[in-house]
Amino acid sequence: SPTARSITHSTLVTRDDLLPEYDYVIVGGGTSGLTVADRLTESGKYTVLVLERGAFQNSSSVWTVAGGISAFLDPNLLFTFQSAPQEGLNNRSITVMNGLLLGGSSGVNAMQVLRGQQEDYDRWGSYFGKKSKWSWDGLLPYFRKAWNFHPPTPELVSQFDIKYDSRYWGSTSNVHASFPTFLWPALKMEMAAFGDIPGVKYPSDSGSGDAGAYWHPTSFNPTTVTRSFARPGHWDGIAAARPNYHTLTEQRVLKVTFHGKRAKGVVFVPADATDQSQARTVKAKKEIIMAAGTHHTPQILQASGVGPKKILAEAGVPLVVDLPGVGSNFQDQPFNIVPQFNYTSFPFHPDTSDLATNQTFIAEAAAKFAANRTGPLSVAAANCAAWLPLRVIAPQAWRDIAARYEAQDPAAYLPSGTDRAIVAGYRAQQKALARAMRSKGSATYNLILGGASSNGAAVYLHPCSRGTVHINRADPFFSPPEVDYRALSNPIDVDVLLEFTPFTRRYFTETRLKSLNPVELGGAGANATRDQVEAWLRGALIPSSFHPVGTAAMMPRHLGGVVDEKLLVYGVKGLSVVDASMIPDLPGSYTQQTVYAMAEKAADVIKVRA
Ligand SMILES: Cc1cc2nc3c(=O)[nH]c(=O)nc-3n(C[C@H](O)[C@H](O)[C@H](O)COP(=O)(O)OP(=O)(O)OC[C@H]3O[C@@H](n4cnc5c(N)ncnc54)[C@H](O)[C@@H]3O)c2cc1C
Repeated sequence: SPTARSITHSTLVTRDDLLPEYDYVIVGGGTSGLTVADRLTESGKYTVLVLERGAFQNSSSVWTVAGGISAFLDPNLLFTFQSAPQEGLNNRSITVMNGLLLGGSSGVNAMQVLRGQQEDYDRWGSYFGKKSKWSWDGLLPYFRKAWNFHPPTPELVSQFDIKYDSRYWGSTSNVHASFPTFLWPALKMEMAAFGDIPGVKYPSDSGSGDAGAYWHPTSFNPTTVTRSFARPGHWDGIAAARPNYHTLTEQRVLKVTFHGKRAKGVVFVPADATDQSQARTVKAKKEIIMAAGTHHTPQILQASGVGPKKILAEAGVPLVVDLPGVGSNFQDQPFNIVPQFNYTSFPFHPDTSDLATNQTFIAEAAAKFAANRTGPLSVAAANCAAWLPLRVIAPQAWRDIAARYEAQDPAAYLPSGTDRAIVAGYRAQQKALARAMRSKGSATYNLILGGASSNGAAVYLHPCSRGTVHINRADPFFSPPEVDYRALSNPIDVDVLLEFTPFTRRYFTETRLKSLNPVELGGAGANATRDQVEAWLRGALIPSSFHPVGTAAMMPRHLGGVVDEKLLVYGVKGLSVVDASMIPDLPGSYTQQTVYAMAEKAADVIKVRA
């Protein structure tokens, strides 16, 4: 069984085994942290310590592929806390969540492997100018390095008209992107129905960097059909074979220490500590690498004196460098934003409901999986979806929305008193994102297809609102960070989202899907006014689909950035960021594939200056 894999715990050091100093100390053993640690230790030239707050976890909920959410349902694997009340959402608070285990969020995510559009990656580089290597061309080799692609079976390819092109993928990584051996029959028609809508394209591969409707792999190992994540991909067996690689789990990093402006070490306590009595320091000769994720990297930086002067003063944290961008520019992708559509004539069998209630089907699926790890239990959350440009989903409104967004005063909807550099950075994003709104190559609307008789899960890919993540000023070290999505604070988000409902209705009721007699449920109702839809959105929208980015953005310092193109934190020496917090604005996709690729590139960038 996958849970009985022989994994040696000897690679986990104890507090007593620690060296006083390593070349690199990596804060956070998650998706990016373990990727970078693997690459930095492979030559044997450098010593590396990974400090991870979560534990080494090996329960079946980590490994299970079927359904895609068994890890997400296991509270032992998650760190959760409440966001600030959201003014734009009737003052609701939202549960903030990320992976808390060796392997980080890659160990709990829904395993959907998706790449953004070429324009996303080019946009990030554009903040530095035309020559930046943070671009689609600059990242494509790292997408290949990061992922080992296993194509769908020829049977599924012909049965479902799946398009794929292995040239966008690699074959060497221990992180796997695989297709299940079974797909729900209704998906074929649902995919084809997008062809009934003018402007929707079918790209040659999910990794081609185009907008459109496509099939995509999921992150599991095709041999064992168990979750593939950063720990089996970049740690199991690897750390054991490298004496220069130490990993210490269940330790919480509180802060980075400095000699002058040079980052020298990190202070950490056991994960369950509630005060600093057991605090220890470990030093880094070359660099401290932040990989604690979008919510915690800014918390640790601010608690270390790297952040907005005013907040640090209020928290009583001595200032090392005034860097207003730390914790600003926070973004995530909202969901629960369209009504549901239930088909009342549904000729497809089996469908997902069989896996929930049909005991014969459940027993057959279990037997098939036990026999050769095939069948419905090799399906994670989803394997096809549409990623559509604003101009496709809102053919009447997109020009006007983009023009109004571009004309906005950039400071108007940021928190009052926002630093000028951050306003300037938002202005740069606003121009670039207005271009994306007009582009055929940039997706803003995502509809996930389930192959079930009930459908309607959409994600808003490029919200215009910007939130914040700050230390708790009364308790910077031990309280969770204060996460404020500021959802719907920019009214353009409401304008865009108001287009999502009619488009979703159009997809279900005006394409070939009409023959399935879909009935609209939830939402504000089929005859609702725009005001009623907006009121429904404010009551229903969840501002996170677990794709947080942006709180230590890779942007020029005069644009509110926190790290430069070499991922070094401005104003100090020996401190870098490699996790999703460095992504300047959201890609038109979910984030794990991009995080792995950026971490691969980050490792090369760090090695160059070693
Ligand atoms: C529930 C869920 C579902 C998702 N589904 C998908 C999906 O289907 N497809 C997709 O593309 N993306 C998905 N994502 C997003 C994707 O997994 C993340 O973008 C990515 O894993 C982030 O990687 P990271 O390295 O930035 O952070 P993480 O992988 O979260 O790593 C951060 C690590 O730092 C540790 N840490 C935090 N604070 C401290 C501290 N003080 N001291 C020491 N260690 C610390 C954490 O425990 C964690 O292990 C999902 C995420 C979640 C949470």
